[in-house]
Amino acid sequence: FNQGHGIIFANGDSWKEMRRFTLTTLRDFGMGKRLSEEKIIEECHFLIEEFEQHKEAFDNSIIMSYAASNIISGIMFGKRFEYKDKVFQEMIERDHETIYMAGSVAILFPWLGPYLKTWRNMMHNVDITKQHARNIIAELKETLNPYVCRGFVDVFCTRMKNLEHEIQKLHYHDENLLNSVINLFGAGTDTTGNTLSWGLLFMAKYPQIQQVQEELSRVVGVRQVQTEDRKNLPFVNAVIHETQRLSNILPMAILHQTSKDITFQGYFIQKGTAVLPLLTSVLYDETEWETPNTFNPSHFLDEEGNFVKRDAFLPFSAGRRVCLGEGLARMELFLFFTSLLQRFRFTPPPGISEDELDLKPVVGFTLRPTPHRLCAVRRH
Ligand code: HEM
Repeated sequence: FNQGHGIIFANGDSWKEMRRFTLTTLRDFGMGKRLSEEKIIEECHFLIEEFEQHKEAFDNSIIMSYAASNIISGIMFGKRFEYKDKVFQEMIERDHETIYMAGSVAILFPWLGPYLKTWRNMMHNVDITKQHARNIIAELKETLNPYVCRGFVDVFCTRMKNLEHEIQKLHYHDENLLNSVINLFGAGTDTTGNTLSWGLLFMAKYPQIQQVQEELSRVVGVRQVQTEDRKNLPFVNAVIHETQRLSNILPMAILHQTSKDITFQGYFIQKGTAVLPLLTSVLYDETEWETPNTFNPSHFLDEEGNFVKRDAFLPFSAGRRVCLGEGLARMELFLFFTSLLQRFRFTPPPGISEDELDLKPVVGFTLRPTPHRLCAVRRH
């Protein structure tokens, strides 16, 4: 894919350095804190404006990805894109397509890969995405100002310029920058966007769960929801967790490789063996969840209606490779979801019943909802 550069497909010292650098930089730019909260709230306004323009049923999935993408773009490039921007639209659609193709047989059995059309198409897509990212990075490099730091790319470029130790020069180079940017853009867009789209689909399918709105009206009213409201919104919180559990967006997490011979639960696994952590096995575990195959927010509520954490809730995976954007993603899911539900009720298009809304996913590298349309009906 990218010869081990960047974060997702990197290993060893380079991965360690890039992961550490990315986490520190994301935190400096407010991941999980006030700064990203402000960015997300600003984006909520654009999202609501966009939803309001649709007087009839529409497919919200690509719009949700635009919103999610603008958050990670803001952190990386210091700017958001207009939803009408053709280049931005193409970037997201290409990303969608690449992630879909990445789940196909050609990728899961890579030795067949080069002979298959899907593989060639995907690599073609990756090349165009790289070129777009190169253009954005080049523009940022040209306008780099040591006194104004716009985002991740500026921090990386400044570090590249100022490196003194040979050992660091090994890691801070253009290929690592390019691939980290592509990884963050891809990881930060599709996952969050699709989860939000699943959330709205569940709302339309199970109108009784729009009890979310009753809780929002009672606790928050019409003012802007803030992250700190979450602790007073146990039902909303449970619905978001249940959405993540049931939508099972990354069923196989990301392909890894054992770095040494190991015996795990009595099985010997040789160094270099490909390992796929099957998140489905824990998110749908019959011994952990009362009704593993149905949407049931009570999985995250006690008898008094308080929110309860569950150990088997692992949509971000676990361990050293756990999702690096978890804090940001959780904040986005909460603020986008609540801001939309404060203003809109989601229903199937006229003539279609709730039962007819299809929950079968489109299977790619991620599980996304089958293309569908919903009405966003203004509540006030
Ligand atoms: C609902 C949203 C999200 C979900 C469900 C999710 C889930 C995951 C999962 C399951 C992994 C693989 C962990 C493993 O390999 O075992 C992962 C990795 C990763 N995620 Fe996320 N993610 C989300 C949002 C984000 C966001 C917003 C970002 C951007 C900051 C992000 C950045 C990454 C990166 C860079 C990795 C690779 C980490 C590494 O290999 O060290 N993710 N994510």
